Amino acid sequence: TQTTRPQRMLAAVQKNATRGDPRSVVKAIDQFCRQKEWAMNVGDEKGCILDSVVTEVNPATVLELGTYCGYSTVRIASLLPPDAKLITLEFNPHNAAIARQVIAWAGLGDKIQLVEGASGDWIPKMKEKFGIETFDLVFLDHWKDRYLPDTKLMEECGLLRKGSILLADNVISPGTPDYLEYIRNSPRYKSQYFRSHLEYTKAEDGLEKSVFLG
Ligand SMILES: O=C(NC/C=C/[C@H]1O[C@@H](n2ccc(=O)cc2)[C@H](O)[C@@H]1O)c1cc([N+](=O)[O-])cc(O)c1O
Ligand SMILES: [Mg+2]
Repeated sequence: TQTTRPQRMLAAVQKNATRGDPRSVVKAIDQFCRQKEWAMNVGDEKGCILDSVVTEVNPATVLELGTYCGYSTVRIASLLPPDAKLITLEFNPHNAAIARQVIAWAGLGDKIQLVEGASGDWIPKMKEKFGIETFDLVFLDHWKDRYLPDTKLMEECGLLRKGSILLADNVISPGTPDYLEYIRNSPRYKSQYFRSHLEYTKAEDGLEKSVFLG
């Protein structure tokens, strides 16, 4: 029977990456997406920008919205300090099942908590369920029309502190116009656009990095 693209991506990881070596998992997925099938991972070019932000912030707590197959989850977690925690939200059970196996192959299971469900349902539960006070870094890469409502929800739930960083993928392609308009005009954020390309293509895209000012 027909396999799915996430299943074929996982197969490529299990074939070409070394167990316990997160960077080889990242490389195997990028190779699969360049040589075999495009997929909506943040990718190698924007991934380098993501790496530099993660390294600079050196976060103890990270929230990722939109796990998909776990590419950016593994990429971020591979750079975290020893006791740091990454919580990643995935709505689609099939994607979650694939991501769990990608994360396991990378050997990062103890740093990553994958939670299945909708961001709107889980964001208000972060404190009670996971003992999270605030997030040092949030990576937004889920449904583009959820970036703005979820950012407002994180503010309302007190999950952002002075200095928390929001890093948003796809602000140009596919685009998140309402989020960009809000975050760039809000006195509560200082934003910076990192111009790049849509993963594995020549189209423009970029990451918007925003510091919450409290
Ligand atoms: O549409 C895009 N991303 C949507 C991602 C959605 C992912 O987030 C999950 N989720 C998790 C929690 C939720 O609450 C909701 C969804 C969904 O189950 C899915 O796994 C996209 C599209 C392009 N593109 O070129 O077309 C490029 C990109 O880089 C993209 O990120
Ligand atoms: Mg994306």
